Amino acid sequence: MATLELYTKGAGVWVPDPEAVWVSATLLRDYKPGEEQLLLKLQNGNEVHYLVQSSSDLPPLGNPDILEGENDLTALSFLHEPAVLHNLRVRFLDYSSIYTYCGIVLVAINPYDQLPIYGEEVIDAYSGQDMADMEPHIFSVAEEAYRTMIREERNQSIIISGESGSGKTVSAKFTMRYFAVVGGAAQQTSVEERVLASNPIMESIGNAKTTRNDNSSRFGKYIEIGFGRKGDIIRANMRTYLLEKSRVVFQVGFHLILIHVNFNFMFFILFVLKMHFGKHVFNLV
Ligand SMILES: Nc1ncnc2c1ncn2[C@@H]1O[C@H](COP(=O)(O)OP(=O)(O)OP(=O)(O)O)[C@@H](O)[C@H]1O
Repeated sequence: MATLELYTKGAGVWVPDPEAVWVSATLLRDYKPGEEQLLLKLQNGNEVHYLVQSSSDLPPLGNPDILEGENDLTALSFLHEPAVLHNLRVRFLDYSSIYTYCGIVLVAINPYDQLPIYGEEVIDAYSGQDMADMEPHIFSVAEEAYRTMIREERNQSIIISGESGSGKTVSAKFTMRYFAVVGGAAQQTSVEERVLASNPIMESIGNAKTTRNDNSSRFGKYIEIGFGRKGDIIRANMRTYLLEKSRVVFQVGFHLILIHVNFNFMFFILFVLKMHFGKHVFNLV
């Protein structure tokens, strides 16, 4: 929580805006405890009086310019909703970066565009590197999990969550691809290829078009990937759960028939990739 002494002339703050959600503003004079308004200059040049009935009404403080576009949200001096949204926006628009760390969590923005950041040369660049030394990327999370599994001989799990259409399925596919490339495949047809090849079948049964995603998974997936002692992929197993049964219209034997309709339904889907190493069972979160 920011202290009152920081609300001095020239300090940056964020004020709620009905259209832009938050807009930045600058204090035109010092705030003294007990005062009932702040004099602000908005980014469009307008001067406004901002009502402050108590110190809890003070607007969130802006971060120093030097922290603009930080690749780890935990490095920000002030961490609140406008600071997070602004930083993600700056990284997306000015740095063309869809990924940002928040400690060990990776925040991803769906670019809805094919970006040239998933090639084998990028996988090679992330392979063997420390997460902290590399720009945020889904590959840095995969690498961290993979190395920790090898080093500590413990299962690792990666949890991918987000709202419908945010890119969870795509992220899970890139993660599996990373493991396949850095670990190598034990058989001629890689396990990754076979897991990915099973997707159209799973999706034909469990996916539907919604207002948020043309190909929305209406079920969760739990994918286990087994690794050999050399770190190569030797097996994979996929379990499904939380199928959206409201779409089932009738049942024939063991086949569930689903209707594919436009349906605006918020559904939280969780993908868990679990990695097994040798005989041991490991969890990668
Ligand atoms: N990293 C990415 N790069 C390019 N396009 C992406 C990326 N992530 C997602 N997309 C696009 O967004 C669409 C929706 O992504 P995806 O199906 O992974 O969402 P989801 O979170 O799994 O959604 P749901 O929960 O509805 O199944 C994809 O079909 C793809 O077009």
